[in-house]
Amino acid sequence: MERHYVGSEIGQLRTVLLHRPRLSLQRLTPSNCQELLFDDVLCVERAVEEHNQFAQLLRDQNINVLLLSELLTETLENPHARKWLLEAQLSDYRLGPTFAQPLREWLGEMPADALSRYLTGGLTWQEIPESLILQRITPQAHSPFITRPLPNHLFTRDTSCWIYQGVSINPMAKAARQRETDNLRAIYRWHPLFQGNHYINYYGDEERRYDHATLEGGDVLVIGNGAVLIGLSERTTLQGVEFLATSLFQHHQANKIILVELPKHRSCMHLDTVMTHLDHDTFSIYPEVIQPNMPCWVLTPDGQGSITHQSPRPLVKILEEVLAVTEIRFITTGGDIFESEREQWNDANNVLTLRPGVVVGYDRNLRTNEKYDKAGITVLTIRGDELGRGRGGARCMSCPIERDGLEGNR
Ligand SMILES: NC(=[NH2+])NCCC[C@H](N)C(=O)O
Repeated sequence: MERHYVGSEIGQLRTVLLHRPRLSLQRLTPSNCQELLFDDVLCVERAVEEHNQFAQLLRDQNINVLLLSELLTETLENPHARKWLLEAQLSDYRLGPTFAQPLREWLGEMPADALSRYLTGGLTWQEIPESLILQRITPQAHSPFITRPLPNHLFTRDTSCWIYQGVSINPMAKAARQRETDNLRAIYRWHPLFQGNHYINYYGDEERRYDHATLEGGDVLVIGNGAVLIGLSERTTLQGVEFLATSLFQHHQANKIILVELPKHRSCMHLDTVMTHLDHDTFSIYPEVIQPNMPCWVLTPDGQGSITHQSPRPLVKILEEVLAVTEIRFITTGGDIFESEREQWNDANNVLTLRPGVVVGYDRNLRTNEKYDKAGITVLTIRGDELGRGRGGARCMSCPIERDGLEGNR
């Protein structure tokens, strides 16, 4: 049976979920990219090449790489999954019953790989038969899309995140990303890889409106030793964290949630854009946003199935305690104030740790990579000139599903 467990941020990475987008990126244009949370349009061929290079680097390090489109295609072979997902993504409420029903029937007949492509890449009016268009009561379409593309599936870190022995399937904050969660729910509910009771579903897999209780994996750092560091960001709210924390405590998977308050800005939309864990005692931080002494709240179990909190203490003290190290090293973004702002924007701090002291990052972040190198951290570089336009680096483009704990235990 598969072992799904993420014991830390830095232990040996064993299995990771990536998404190599194509159709969704082909559909990004100057007029829709901002709304779809990209800062520019991309050269798609090069983006795909960069992504292949990233996946290959991980495979060369003996890491098992799963691809979201493949899992989704396999999931859609199951008729229950197919029916559920079509209803979730193309509901009567979204499209109106007179059009939605025949559209779902038409899509329902499609081979799984073609359907998977539309469910991630979006569906346009031009792609459906004329006879279906005629079934619409109002024929005037204001957008080329029936369903918009989901280019941010690229950032698999955010939509679901594994914490110790379970997963949170996250209610996303931005409308442009909310349908990603449906695809992930279908995968976790029906794909053979995730069948059985070997992991916990902490949060986010219910048929409800999560309203303000949103949470995204880029804000969640699995520190190890029962601690989780969570950013209260533009995307992750205290409401969302309360639910996740309660579930983690009730399942005895964590005993400390450390909260880092972040400015609500796009440049630091998630905690992992300004802080990542590189080695047992080493973190990368963007000092404009993260200071070692910033006061942080800690949530703990109250002993009766709920949560309580301790008064704020300096981040560095809490980390030293939970990691049981005498001194934490913080490596700040490299260069002068201009260079470091530019490198942070290009995800210099958003590296993916493969094992203690070995990380993957974009080659363009020269100053920061130099500092990592001097500090004894090995940076395996990838090109990200195109991928980076989506505002995410190696950490956000990966969702670890199997990773050792701090002691190397699995
Ligand atoms: N974990 C992360 N830092 N993810 C980056 C996500 C970027 C994506 N374009 C968004 O705005 O949602």
